[in-house]
Amino acid sequence: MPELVFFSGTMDCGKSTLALQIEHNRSARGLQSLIFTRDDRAGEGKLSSRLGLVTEAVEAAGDFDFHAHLVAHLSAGGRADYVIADEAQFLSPEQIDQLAGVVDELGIDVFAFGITTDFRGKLFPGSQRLIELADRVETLQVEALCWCGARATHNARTVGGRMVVEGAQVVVGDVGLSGGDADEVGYEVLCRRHHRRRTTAAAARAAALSPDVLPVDRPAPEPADPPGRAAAPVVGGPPVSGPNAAG
Ligand SMILES: Nc1ncnc2c1ncn2[C@@H]1O[C@H](COP(=O)(O)OP(=O)(O)O)[C@@H](O)[C@H]1O
Ligand SMILES: Cc1cn([C@H]2C[C@H](O)[C@@H](COP(=O)(O)O)O2)c(=O)[nH]c1=O
Repeated sequence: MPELVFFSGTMDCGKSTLALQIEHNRSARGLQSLIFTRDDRAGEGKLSSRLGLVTEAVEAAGDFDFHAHLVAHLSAGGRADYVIADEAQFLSPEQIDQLAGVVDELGIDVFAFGITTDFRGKLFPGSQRLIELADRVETLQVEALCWCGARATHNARTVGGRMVVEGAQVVVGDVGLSGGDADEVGYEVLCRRHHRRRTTAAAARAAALSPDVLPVDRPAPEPADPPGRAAAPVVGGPPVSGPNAAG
């Protein structure tokens, strides 16, 4: 049975890399794809991975109709064994419905890749529709990590290095920017705790260096603490010792 599959995760967790790997493995066995993307960082009509791989793709703008495109392609004698749609969070709910129609009416597998939530932790409309319609939602196995070592589950936006919670939902950008420029928009993946507290790596570092502020993450003392044993401060800025370190 053909399927609509939504591969989701935070920014920088390997979604585009997986899309390229799926494409590579299937084309090696003679299967033919149609590849779509929208607003990739590498530019129009590109599907790019931070590992350096990039492939040509059809740019699916706001008025693009996936179902009509596939019907026209097949009617003209073209072949499509499966469809890849990257940056699927940017698609409209109507376009996700069209992708479901490609699966159900044309019998073609559709693999969509995207982040679920925006910088405020709110669902993108396209991702919401994918969660509603997909046969399967797959969370990527390579975890992106918060600076504290916990699994990153949220995407933070920074402007001039500071986390913001106001602004347009769509601003194309990347993780790992310096934040030196006051207007520079960047992104950072965080665990929920640090997203809620707006504690980016830079904020944690600044808090750890400042003698004037209390640690923002000091846990409540455990009742079983022996007298005289202070709770360990956990704000030390990145990096920390391991993936299970408390944040
Ligand atoms: N220099 C590197 N060496 C090894 N792996 C890297 C390197 N740079 C990026 N990666 C891997 O690529 C992943 C990002 O892949 P990408 O497909 O661009 O992510 P996404 O599409 O989810 O934003 C990172 O999580 C990391 O695992
Ligand atoms: C959180 C968030 C992200 N974006 C943009 C930033 C990037 O251009 C893409 C995500 O790409 P990736 O391959 O998954 O890294 O989405 C945005 O526009 N708005 C947001 O809130």
